Amino acid sequence: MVVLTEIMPHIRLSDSQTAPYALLPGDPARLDRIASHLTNVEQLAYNREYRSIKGFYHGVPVMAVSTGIGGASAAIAVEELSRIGVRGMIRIGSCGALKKGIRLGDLILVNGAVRDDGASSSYVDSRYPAIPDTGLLIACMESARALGATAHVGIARSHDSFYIDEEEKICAYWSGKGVLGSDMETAAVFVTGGLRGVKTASILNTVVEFEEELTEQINSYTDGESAMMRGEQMEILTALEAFVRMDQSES
Ligand SMILES: O=P(O)(O)O[C@H]1O[C@H](CO)[C@@H](O)[C@H]1O
Ligand SMILES: O=c1cc[nH]c(=O)[nH]1
Repeated sequence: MVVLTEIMPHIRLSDSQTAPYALLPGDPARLDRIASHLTNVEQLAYNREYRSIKGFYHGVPVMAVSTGIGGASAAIAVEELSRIGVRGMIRIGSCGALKKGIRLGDLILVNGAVRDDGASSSYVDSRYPAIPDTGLLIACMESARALGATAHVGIARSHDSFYIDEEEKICAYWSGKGVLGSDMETAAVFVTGGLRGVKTASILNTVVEFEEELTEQINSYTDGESAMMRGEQMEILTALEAFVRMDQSES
């Protein structure tokens, strides 16, 4: 008997292609850098913003699926991946810092997100918290420490646009409340993951510093490009090592 498995409409994957863990970058191009850390890499699908690969990291099967820009497409990815059996998902994204002293390439391990996006609001009342799975966050913290990454643990703000008239004022407001950085997908990933029983975490690589003094900016930008690339490598490795820890703790 031939068993037909359902292909998800956006990610174009079925449960025959799945893995228990998935990295969720926004940018499809980031998959090539992820692939260099995996063995037996298979290209799976590429539909719209959703590009996917599968491979192994220290024997643990892992997928990477890009989610594009914004909470709406990230929520679709979490939904469809959970339907094909993915149990742990870590967003590996880029962010702008909202706190002085967070440098290019520093990581933010997000322990909660301000829900300034539309996607998470369409799911559930805004009093529902956008938080990661505690165990997976701890695994990310332990992995970052073991790798020697510069990592800050704290709150991110997820938004829907860079280009609104009040952008600067809004960033200053949330900076004043102790928020560390801004991205566009973390809140949607946390809320949909929480509602669907998926363990999620989010690791953000700083690509824009916050209101640094000019001399500090000049010093950091001389080495800016390579610092950001190192940050991206570090977030990928931190997430992969966290999945190994999750796999060990569950077996
Ligand atoms: O680098 P990624 O993961 O795409 O993340 C950030 O970059 C994009 C904006 O430039 C948004 O998706 C934002 O969240
Ligand atoms: O400043 C930034 C950089 C990346 N992503 C954001 O959401 N903001």
